[in-house]
Amino acid sequence: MEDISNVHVTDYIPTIYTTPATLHYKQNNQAKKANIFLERNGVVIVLYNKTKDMLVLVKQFRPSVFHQLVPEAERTSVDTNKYPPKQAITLEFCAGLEDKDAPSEVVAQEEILEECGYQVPLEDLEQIFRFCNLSETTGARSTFFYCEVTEAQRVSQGGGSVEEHEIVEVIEMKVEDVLNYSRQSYVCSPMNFMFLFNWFLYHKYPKTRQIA
Ligand SMILES: Nc1ncnc2c1ncn2[C@@H]1O[C@H](COP(=O)(O)OP(=O)(O)O[C@H]2O[C@H](CO)[C@@H](O)[C@H](O)[C@H]2O)[C@@H](O)[C@H]1O
Repeated sequence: MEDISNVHVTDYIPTIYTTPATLHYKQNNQAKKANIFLERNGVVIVLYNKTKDMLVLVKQFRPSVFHQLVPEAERTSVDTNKYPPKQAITLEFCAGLEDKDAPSEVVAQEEILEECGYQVPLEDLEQIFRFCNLSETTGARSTFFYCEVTEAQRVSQGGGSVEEHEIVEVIEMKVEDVLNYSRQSYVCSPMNFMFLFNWFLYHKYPKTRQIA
């Protein structure tokens, strides 16, 4: 996963994932415009292995995090000795984009299988909230689920979609270890990681009081 080379930044090349646009509007009769990114909605799943009493998380290299580490003047050709790519490997809950015309539950079910290797029935997915990601540039929506699994539901190693050449490492962590991880001065995880972990501690984890 850390074998990243030939890193350089170019102008934007359109793909199916994001579309930059300028949105024009009038507010109180004043013409305004905003630069936005049209992005797909997504799902994120807090996955808890009851058999092992562990949270199932994923690690992956995130190009956007890496990009942020490198000063603008050095992005034409990035020195990966100076800026080690492993610094951009994030720890996240299982997640994915809603890239097909299917309910969020179905997308979540597929991501759990693809990334983490567990086959779960749809009725085991508990929708916990749905949020607007909301920054000035995106208003895409995330739907969050909670799902408990057992070892018997593990049908593969996970690791991500082969067709998409996805490279995902499945990491199972004791809740205490996630708590220690989340107390570092810099947490290399998306912001939703913290609120989902806290939600889990508060609402689901039976031993919350013992580890607080
Ligand atoms: N911008 C992009 N440019 C090029 N290729 C891309 C891309 N976005 C996705 N891909 C490709 O699509 C593959 C599959 O993506 P997934 O649907 O599994 O979402 P991911 O886990 O990246 O999280 C995604 O969905 C979750 C839930 O919304 C978000 O939190 C997270 O930021 C988001 O990447 C990736 O491995 C990559 O190859």
